[in-house]
Amino acid sequence: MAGPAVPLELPAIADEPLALAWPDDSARVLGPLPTPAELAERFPRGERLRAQVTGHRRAVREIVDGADDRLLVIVGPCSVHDPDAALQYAHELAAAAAAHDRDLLVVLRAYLEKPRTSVGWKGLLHDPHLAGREDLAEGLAIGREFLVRAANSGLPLAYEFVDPFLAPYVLDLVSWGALGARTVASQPHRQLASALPMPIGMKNGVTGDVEVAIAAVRAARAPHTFPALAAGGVPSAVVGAGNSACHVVLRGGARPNYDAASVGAALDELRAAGVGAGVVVDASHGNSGKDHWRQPGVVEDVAAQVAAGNRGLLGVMIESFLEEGNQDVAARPLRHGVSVTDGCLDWPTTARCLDVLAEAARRRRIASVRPRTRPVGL
Ligand SMILES: O=C[C@H](O)[C@H](O)COP(=O)(O)O
Ligand SMILES: C=C(OP(=O)(O)O)C(=O)O
Repeated sequence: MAGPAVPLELPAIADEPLALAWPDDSARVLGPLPTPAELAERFPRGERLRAQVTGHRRAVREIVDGADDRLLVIVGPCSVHDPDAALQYAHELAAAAAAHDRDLLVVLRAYLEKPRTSVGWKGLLHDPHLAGREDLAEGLAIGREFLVRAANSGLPLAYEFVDPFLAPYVLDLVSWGALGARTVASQPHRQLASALPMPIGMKNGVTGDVEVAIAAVRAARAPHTFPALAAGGVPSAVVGAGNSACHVVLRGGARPNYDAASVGAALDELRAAGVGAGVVVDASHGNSGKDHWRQPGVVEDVAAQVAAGNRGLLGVMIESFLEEGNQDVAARPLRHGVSVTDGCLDWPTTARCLDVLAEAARRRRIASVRPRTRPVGL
């Protein structure tokens, strides 16, 4: 039998409410952040961008649902570290996107948070001055201002939701979202995805496990209740209705998985699980062994599968910036337009990849309307 209840000895916290949540011996409270509403008021989306984002999300969803036969191309820097250079890139990309509009829906990677395998620069929101020092308040302001300016290029924006807490600060500007290979198994991330108003790509796991991505799609398609900040900053219980436009992104792992056999196997698994019939292929990461020069080869292979009529291929992701390669985030001076995280393709090579993908989408369209057998009597 249990003895008498031992009274809990609580420290005197009445006038130090933070001490209960974040005791000084293990954490330090740096200071308050703006609420999502305060940040949005400072860098508003405005009516024109609201309508633009709504239209872009619908367009992405139509590709995911198979109602639009264009290819979705999510392309841009691994991370945004220099907003001016990223906007210069967006300007080039917007012109190419307009030229390929009939065949491709081009979405700009506008990634402001980076998931790290262990430690490293965590992105513009965390360390906007690349100074090796956290400044979330400044990062949120610089990051949101960038997203508004990038959206003004007319391009849809892609974003990896790394920290669920930060999502309400940026999500109104995002038209395609991702859960990355390092967070796709996380319940808080899947709950967030269930409440997000844009299609979400679920990456396969870092080792190449596709099942974890399929499980994430299933989880995010269901409704969930979870804790999150409301716009005004009040911690709230939020109900996600379930996101029907979630899909799998094949990014490779221990070995690549962009080849026809791997794509076919993933599509079979998706159909068996009853969660859609399409995948996006990431040409970078595990599919390029982190060698950016292997991305065009992946793009060529996927384009050949598309041109051969594979309707299960929804699109491609490419890591690309103004200049090829990458550099150490601590290097000074930093080279303009060069990634500080994963290596990227340069702009001319990227433009050729877009041409290849547009041609593949056209050939798939022609193949789908061409009669398969000669009509009787001719
Ligand atoms: O996409 C970028 C990186 O692959 C990801 O952030 C992990 O990087 P890391 O393994 O260098 O930490
Ligand atoms: C981190 C990324 O990818 P992954 O989760 O596939 O490693 C990314 O796309 O930036």
